[in-house]
Amino acid sequence: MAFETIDLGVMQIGTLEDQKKVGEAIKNALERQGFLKLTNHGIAPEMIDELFAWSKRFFALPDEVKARAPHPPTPTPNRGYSAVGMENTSVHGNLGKKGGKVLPPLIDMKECFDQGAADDELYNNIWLPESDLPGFRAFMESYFEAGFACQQRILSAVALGLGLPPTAFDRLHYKRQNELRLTHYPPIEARQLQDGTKTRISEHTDFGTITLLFQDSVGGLEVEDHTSVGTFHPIESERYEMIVNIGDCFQRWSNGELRSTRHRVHVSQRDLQNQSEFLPGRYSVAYFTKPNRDASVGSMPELLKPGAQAIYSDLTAGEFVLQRSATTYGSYESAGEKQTKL
Ligand SMILES: O=C(O)CCC(=O)C(=O)O
Ligand SMILES: [Fe+2]
Repeated sequence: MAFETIDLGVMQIGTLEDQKKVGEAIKNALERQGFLKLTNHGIAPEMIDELFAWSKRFFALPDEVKARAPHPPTPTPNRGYSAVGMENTSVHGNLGKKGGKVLPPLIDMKECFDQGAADDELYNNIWLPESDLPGFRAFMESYFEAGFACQQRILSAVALGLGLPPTAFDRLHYKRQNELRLTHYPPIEARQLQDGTKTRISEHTDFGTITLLFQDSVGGLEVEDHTSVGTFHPIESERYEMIVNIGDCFQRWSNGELRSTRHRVHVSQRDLQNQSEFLPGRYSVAYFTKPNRDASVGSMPELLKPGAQAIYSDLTAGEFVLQRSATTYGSYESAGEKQTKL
Protein backbone atom coordinates (compact mmCIF):
# COMPACT_ATOMS: atom_id res chain seq x y z
CA MET A 1 0.00 0.00 0.00
CA ALA A 2 1.47 3.34 -1.01
CA PHE A 3 1.37 6.36 1.25
CA GLU A 4 0.94 9.77 -0.33
CA THR A 5 3.79 12.23 -0.61
CA ILE A 6 2.69 15.87 -0.62
CA ASP A 7 4.73 19.03 -1.29
CA LEU A 8 4.14 21.50 1.55
CA GLY A 9 6.14 24.30 -0.11
CA VAL A 10 3.04 26.37 -0.96
CA MET A 11 2.42 26.99 2.72
CA GLN A 12 5.43 29.30 2.65
CA ILE A 13 5.19 30.83 -0.80
CA GLY A 14 1.85 29.94 -2.42
CA THR A 15 -1.43 31.79 -2.88
CA LEU A 16 -4.35 31.07 -0.58
CA GLU A 17 -5.98 29.09 -3.41
CA ASP A 18 -2.89 26.88 -3.76
CA GLN A 19 -2.73 26.45 -0.02
CA LYS A 20 -6.38 25.33 0.08
CA LYS A 21 -5.69 22.70 -2.59
CA VAL A 22 -2.72 21.31 -0.70
CA GLY A 23 -4.69 21.46 2.55
CA GLU A 24 -7.44 19.39 0.97
CA ALA A 25 -4.94 16.85 -0.36
CA ILE A 26 -3.38 16.55 3.10
CA LYS A 27 -6.73 16.23 4.81
CA ASN A 28 -7.91 13.57 2.34
CA ALA A 29 -4.71 11.52 2.70
CA LEU A 30 -4.88 11.68 6.50
CA GLU A 31 -8.56 10.75 6.45
CA ARG A 32 -7.83 7.73 4.27
CA GLN A 33 -4.63 6.43 5.89
CA GLY A 34 -3.84 8.43 9.03
CA PHE A 35 -0.26 8.88 7.72
CA LEU A 36 1.41 10.75 4.86
CA LYS A 37 4.82 12.04 3.82
CA LEU A 38 5.80 15.66 3.23
CA THR A 39 8.49 17.24 1.09
CA ASN A 40 9.43 20.94 1.29
CA HIS A 41 8.20 20.95 4.87
CA GLY A 42 10.60 23.79 5.70
CA ILE A 43 13.10 21.96 7.93
CA ALA A 44 16.42 22.25 6.11
CA PRO A 45 18.25 19.05 5.08
CA GLU A 46 21.37 20.30 6.92
CA MET A 47 19.36 20.61 10.11
CA ILE A 48 18.03 17.06 9.72
CA ASP A 49 21.56 15.74 9.16
CA GLU A 50 22.70 17.59 12.26
CA LEU A 51 19.76 16.26 14.25
CA PHE A 52 20.68 12.65 13.49
CA ALA A 53 24.36 13.36 14.15
CA TRP A 54 23.50 14.71 17.63
CA SER A 55 21.22 11.77 18.30
CA LYS A 56 24.02 9.33 17.44
CA ARG A 57 26.49 11.22 19.62
CA PHE A 58 24.06 11.24 22.52
CA PHE A 59 23.22 7.53 22.40
CA ALA A 60 26.89 6.60 21.88
CA LEU A 61 27.72 8.03 25.32
CA PRO A 62 28.40 5.46 28.04
CA ASP A 63 25.28 4.42 29.97
CA GLU A 64 26.54 6.03 33.15
CA VAL A 65 26.83 9.37 31.34
CA LYS A 66 23.34 9.16 29.80
CA ALA A 67 22.06 8.33 33.28
CA ARG A 68 23.07 11.86 34.33
CA ALA A 69 19.92 13.10 32.55
CA PRO A 70 17.53 10.53 34.02
CA HIS A 71 13.88 10.32 33.04
CA PRO A 72 11.91 10.05 36.29
CA PRO A 73 10.58 6.52 36.96
CA THR A 74 7.06 7.71 36.08
CA PRO A 75 5.39 8.60 32.75
CA THR A 76 5.17 12.24 33.76
CA PRO A 77 7.03 14.45 33.23
CA ASN A 78 8.17 12.90 29.99
CA ARG A 79 11.67 14.36 30.10
CA GLY A 80 15.22 13.02 30.01
CA TYR A 81 16.90 9.74 29.14
CA SER A 82 15.11 6.38 29.32
CA ALA A 83 17.15 3.19 29.01
CA VAL A 84 15.87 0.05 27.26
CA GLY A 85 12.93 -1.45 29.16
CA MET A 86 11.69 1.72 30.85
CA GLU A 87 8.81 2.47 28.51
CA ASN A 88 6.80 -0.44 27.14
CA THR A 89 4.16 0.27 24.53
CA SER A 90 2.68 -3.25 24.45
CA VAL A 91 0.98 -2.35 27.75
CA HIS A 92 -0.52 0.76 26.22
CA GLY A 93 -1.59 -1.13 23.09
CA ASN A 94 -3.26 -3.65 25.41
CA LEU A 95 -1.79 -6.47 23.37
CA GLY A 96 -0.79 -8.68 26.23
CA LYS A 97 -4.03 -10.59 26.64
CA LYS A 98 -4.54 -14.04 25.21
CA GLY A 99 -7.64 -16.12 25.94
CA GLY A 100 -8.46 -13.78 28.85
CA LYS A 101 -5.03 -14.35 30.40
CA VAL A 102 -2.72 -11.41 30.93
CA LEU A 103 0.67 -12.01 29.37
CA PRO A 104 3.84 -10.33 30.60
CA PRO A 105 4.38 -7.14 28.62
CA LEU A 106 6.94 -7.08 25.88
CA ILE A 107 9.90 -4.85 26.49
CA ASP A 108 10.44 -2.14 23.86
CA MET A 109 14.03 -2.56 22.69
CA LYS A 110 14.63 1.17 22.50
CA GLU A 111 16.31 3.97 24.40
CA CYS A 112 14.95 7.52 24.24
CA PHE A 113 15.63 11.11 25.12
CA ASP A 114 12.57 13.33 25.69
CA GLN A 115 12.39 17.09 25.77
CA GLY A 116 9.71 19.79 26.04
CA ALA A 117 9.71 23.55 25.41
CA ALA A 118 12.52 25.44 27.14
CA ASP A 119 9.94 27.69 28.83
CA ASP A 120 7.29 25.05 29.60
CA GLU A 121 5.13 26.34 32.45
CA LEU A 122 4.93 22.98 34.24
CA TYR A 123 8.03 20.89 33.60
CA ASN A 124 11.75 21.58 33.26
CA ASN A 125 13.83 19.75 30.73
CA ILE A 126 16.39 17.27 32.02
CA TRP A 127 19.76 17.90 30.37
CA LEU A 128 23.15 16.30 30.71
CA PRO A 129 25.77 18.53 32.28
CA GLU A 130 26.91 20.72 29.34
CA SER A 131 30.47 19.36 29.56
CA ASP A 132 29.22 15.81 28.84
CA LEU A 133 27.99 16.78 25.35
CA PRO A 134 28.77 20.43 24.60
CA GLY A 135 26.34 21.98 22.11
CA PHE A 136 23.65 19.27 22.40
CA ARG A 137 21.23 21.39 24.40
CA ALA A 138 21.55 24.47 22.17
CA PHE A 139 20.96 22.43 19.02
CA MET A 140 18.03 20.51 20.47
CA GLU A 141 16.38 23.72 21.66
CA SER A 142 16.72 25.19 18.17
CA TYR A 143 15.24 22.05 16.62
CA PHE A 144 12.31 22.21 19.02
CA GLU A 145 11.47 25.69 17.68
CA ALA A 146 11.91 24.61 14.05
CA GLY A 147 9.48 21.77 14.75
CA PHE A 148 6.94 24.20 16.15
CA ALA A 149 7.14 26.46 13.09
CA CYS A 150 6.67 23.40 10.87
CA GLN A 151 3.72 22.21 12.94
CA GLN A 152 2.03 25.57 12.35
CA ARG A 153 2.44 25.26 8.57
CA ILE A 154 0.97 21.76 8.60
CA LEU A 155 -1.93 22.61 10.91
CA SER A 156 -2.75 25.70 8.78
CA ALA A 157 -2.94 23.45 5.74
CA VAL A 158 -5.13 20.90 7.53
CA ALA A 159 -7.38 23.70 8.81
CA LEU A 160 -7.85 24.97 5.24
CA GLY A 161 -8.54 21.42 4.10
CA LEU A 162 -11.25 21.14 6.74
CA GLY A 163 -12.85 24.39 5.56
CA LEU A 164 -11.63 26.39 8.58
CA PRO A 165 -9.52 29.56 8.67
CA PRO A 166 -5.77 28.75 8.50
CA THR A 167 -5.28 29.98 12.06
CA ALA A 168 -8.08 27.80 13.49
CA PHE A 169 -5.73 25.57 15.51
CA ASP A 170 -3.38 28.32 16.75
CA ARG A 171 -5.32 29.05 19.94
CA LEU A 172 -5.08 25.36 20.87
CA HIS A 173 -1.29 25.10 20.45
CA TYR A 174 0.33 28.47 21.14
CA LYS A 175 1.91 27.25 24.40
CA ARG A 176 4.13 24.78 22.49
CA GLN A 177 3.48 21.98 25.01
CA ASN A 178 5.01 19.51 22.59
CA GLU A 179 7.45 16.68 23.15
CA LEU A 180 10.52 16.01 21.09
CA ARG A 181 11.89 12.48 21.27
CA LEU A 182 15.13 10.98 20.03
CA THR A 183 14.95 7.20 19.78
CA HIS A 184 17.66 4.62 19.25
CA TYR A 185 16.72 1.02 18.64
CA PRO A 186 19.89 -1.02 19.29
CA PRO A 187 20.90 -3.81 16.87
CA ILE A 188 18.76 -6.90 17.41
CA GLU A 189 18.30 -10.42 16.08
CA ALA A 190 15.56 -10.33 13.42
CA ARG A 191 14.21 -13.63 14.74
CA GLN A 192 13.36 -12.03 18.08
CA LEU A 193 11.09 -9.45 16.45
CA GLN A 194 9.57 -12.03 14.12
CA ASP A 195 8.69 -14.57 16.79
CA GLY A 196 7.32 -11.83 19.04
CA THR A 197 9.71 -12.38 21.96
CA LYS A 198 10.98 -8.81 21.55
CA THR A 199 9.68 -5.64 19.98
CA ARG A 200 11.22 -2.36 18.87
CA ILE A 201 7.99 -0.49 19.52
CA SER A 202 4.65 -2.29 19.67
CA GLU A 203 1.42 -1.26 18.02
CA HIS A 204 0.25 2.02 19.47
CA THR A 205 -1.33 5.35 18.64
CA ASP A 206 0.28 8.69 19.45
CA PHE A 207 -1.51 10.79 22.06
CA GLY A 208 -1.26 14.33 20.73
CA THR A 209 -2.43 16.36 17.71
CA ILE A 210 -0.04 15.26 14.94
CA THR A 211 3.43 13.68 15.02
CA LEU A 212 6.26 14.83 12.74
CA LEU A 213 8.73 11.99 12.28
CA PHE A 214 12.08 11.48 10.59
CA GLN A 215 13.47 7.96 10.33
CA ASP A 216 16.85 6.79 9.08
CA SER A 217 17.28 4.35 6.20
CA VAL A 218 16.97 1.17 8.30
CA GLY A 219 13.18 1.03 7.90
CA GLY A 220 10.66 -1.08 9.76
CA LEU A 221 7.93 1.47 10.52
CA GLU A 222 4.54 -0.09 9.75
CA VAL A 223 1.05 1.40 9.73
CA GLU A 224 -2.28 -0.34 10.29
CA ASP A 225 -4.67 -0.45 7.35
CA HIS A 226 -7.87 1.48 8.09
CA THR A 227 -9.84 -1.12 6.17
CA SER A 228 -8.32 -4.21 7.79
CA VAL A 229 -7.65 -4.32 11.52
CA GLY A 230 -4.40 -6.13 12.29
CA THR A 231 -2.93 -5.66 8.79
CA PHE A 232 0.20 -3.47 8.85
CA HIS A 233 1.88 -1.89 5.82
CA PRO A 234 5.47 -0.60 5.73
CA ILE A 235 5.88 3.14 5.27
CA GLU A 236 9.19 3.99 3.67
CA SER A 237 10.50 7.51 3.36
CA GLU A 238 13.23 9.12 1.29
CA ARG A 239 15.98 10.94 3.09
CA TYR A 240 14.63 14.28 4.44
CA GLU A 241 11.00 13.34 3.88
CA MET A 242 8.86 13.92 6.92
CA ILE A 243 6.26 11.37 8.00
CA VAL A 244 3.15 12.92 9.54
CA ASN A 245 0.42 11.10 11.41
CA ILE A 246 -2.74 11.89 13.29
CA GLY A 247 -2.75 11.54 17.08
CA ASP A 248 -5.58 10.82 19.52
CA CYS A 249 -6.38 14.47 20.28
CA PHE A 250 -6.99 15.31 16.62
CA GLN A 251 -9.13 12.20 16.26
CA ARG A 252 -11.27 13.52 19.11
CA TRP A 253 -11.58 17.06 17.69
CA SER A 254 -12.53 15.66 14.29
CA ASN A 255 -15.18 13.40 15.87
CA GLY A 256 -13.34 10.36 14.53
CA GLU A 257 -13.06 11.55 10.89
CA LEU A 258 -9.26 11.83 11.13
CA ARG A 259 -8.10 8.64 12.77
CA SER A 260 -5.22 8.18 15.12
CA THR A 261 -3.75 5.18 13.35
CA ARG A 262 -1.86 2.35 15.02
CA HIS A 263 1.76 1.86 14.02
CA ARG A 264 4.81 -0.11 15.17
CA VAL A 265 8.45 -0.74 14.27
CA HIS A 266 9.12 -4.25 13.03
CA VAL A 267 11.52 -6.04 10.65
CA SER A 268 11.78 -4.06 7.40
CA GLN A 269 10.67 -5.61 4.11
CA ARG A 270 14.26 -5.49 2.86
CA ASP A 271 15.53 -7.37 5.89
CA LEU A 272 12.70 -9.88 5.52
CA GLN A 273 13.60 -10.51 1.88
CA ASN A 274 17.30 -10.79 2.64
CA GLN A 275 16.49 -13.06 5.58
CA SER A 276 18.85 -10.88 7.62
CA GLU A 277 19.92 -12.48 10.85
CA PHE A 278 20.70 -9.20 12.58
CA LEU A 279 19.03 -5.84 12.18
CA PRO A 280 21.24 -2.78 12.41
CA GLY A 281 20.62 -0.10 15.02
CA ARG A 282 17.89 2.32 14.00
CA TYR A 283 17.43 6.02 14.81
CA SER A 284 14.27 8.11 14.56
CA VAL A 285 13.19 11.52 15.77
CA ALA A 286 9.55 12.18 16.65
CA TYR A 287 8.12 15.61 17.33
CA PHE A 288 4.84 14.97 19.14
CA THR A 289 2.69 18.07 18.82
CA LYS A 290 0.22 18.44 21.65
CA PRO A 291 -2.66 20.78 22.44
CA ASN A 292 -2.26 23.26 25.28
CA ARG A 293 -2.94 21.29 28.46
CA ASP A 294 -5.98 23.45 29.28
CA ALA A 295 -7.55 23.04 25.81
CA SER A 296 -10.60 20.82 25.43
CA VAL A 297 -10.21 17.64 23.41
CA GLY A 298 -13.94 17.07 23.01
CA SER A 299 -15.42 16.85 19.48
CA MET A 300 -15.16 20.34 17.93
CA PRO A 301 -18.63 21.67 17.01
CA GLU A 302 -17.24 23.26 13.81
CA LEU A 303 -15.96 19.85 12.65
CA LEU A 304 -19.20 17.93 13.17
CA LYS A 305 -20.70 16.63 9.94
CA PRO A 306 -24.32 17.79 9.44
CA GLY A 307 -26.57 15.70 11.68
CA ALA A 308 -23.67 13.94 13.44
CA GLN A 309 -23.60 13.50 17.22
CA ALA A 310 -20.47 14.51 19.12
CA ILE A 311 -18.84 11.24 20.26
CA TYR A 312 -16.00 12.68 22.36
CA SER A 313 -16.78 14.47 25.61
CA ASP A 314 -15.09 17.57 26.92
CA LEU A 315 -11.90 16.76 28.75
CA THR A 316 -8.74 18.82 28.89
CA ALA A 317 -5.77 17.70 26.82
CA GLY A 318 -3.74 17.61 30.02
CA GLU A 319 -6.12 15.14 31.67
CA PHE A 320 -6.40 13.07 28.52
CA VAL A 321 -2.65 12.74 27.94
CA LEU A 322 -2.06 11.84 31.61
CA GLN A 323 -4.61 9.03 31.35
CA ARG A 324 -3.14 7.75 28.09
CA SER A 325 0.48 7.75 29.24
CA ALA A 326 -0.17 6.34 32.71
CA THR A 327 0.19 2.73 31.62
CA THR A 328 3.29 2.84 29.44
CA TYR A 329 6.02 3.67 31.83
CA GLY A 330 7.91 1.82 34.50
CA SER A 331 9.90 -1.28 35.03
CA TYR A 332 9.10 -4.60 33.40
CA GLU A 333 7.69 -5.99 36.66
CA SER A 334 5.44 -3.06 37.52
CA ALA A 335 4.20 -2.83 33.93
CA GLY A 336 2.71 -6.30 34.41
CA GLU A 337 0.77 -5.10 37.42
CA LYS A 338 -0.48 -1.99 35.69
CA GLN A 339 -1.67 -3.99 32.76
CA THR A 340 -4.17 -5.92 34.85
CA LYS A 341 -5.78 -2.62 35.77
CA LEU A 342 -6.39 -1.39 32.20
O1 LIG B 1 10.69 5.04 15.42
C1 LIG B 1 9.72 5.24 14.69
O2 LIG B 1 9.81 5.27 13.46
C2 LIG B 1 8.34 5.44 15.28
C3 LIG B 1 8.35 5.76 16.73
C4 LIG B 1 6.98 5.96 17.28
O3 LIG B 1 6.02 5.58 16.71
C5 LIG B 1 6.81 6.65 18.58
O4 LIG B 1 7.80 6.91 19.29
O5 LIG B 1 5.66 6.96 18.92
FE1 LIG C 1 4.24 6.50 17.53
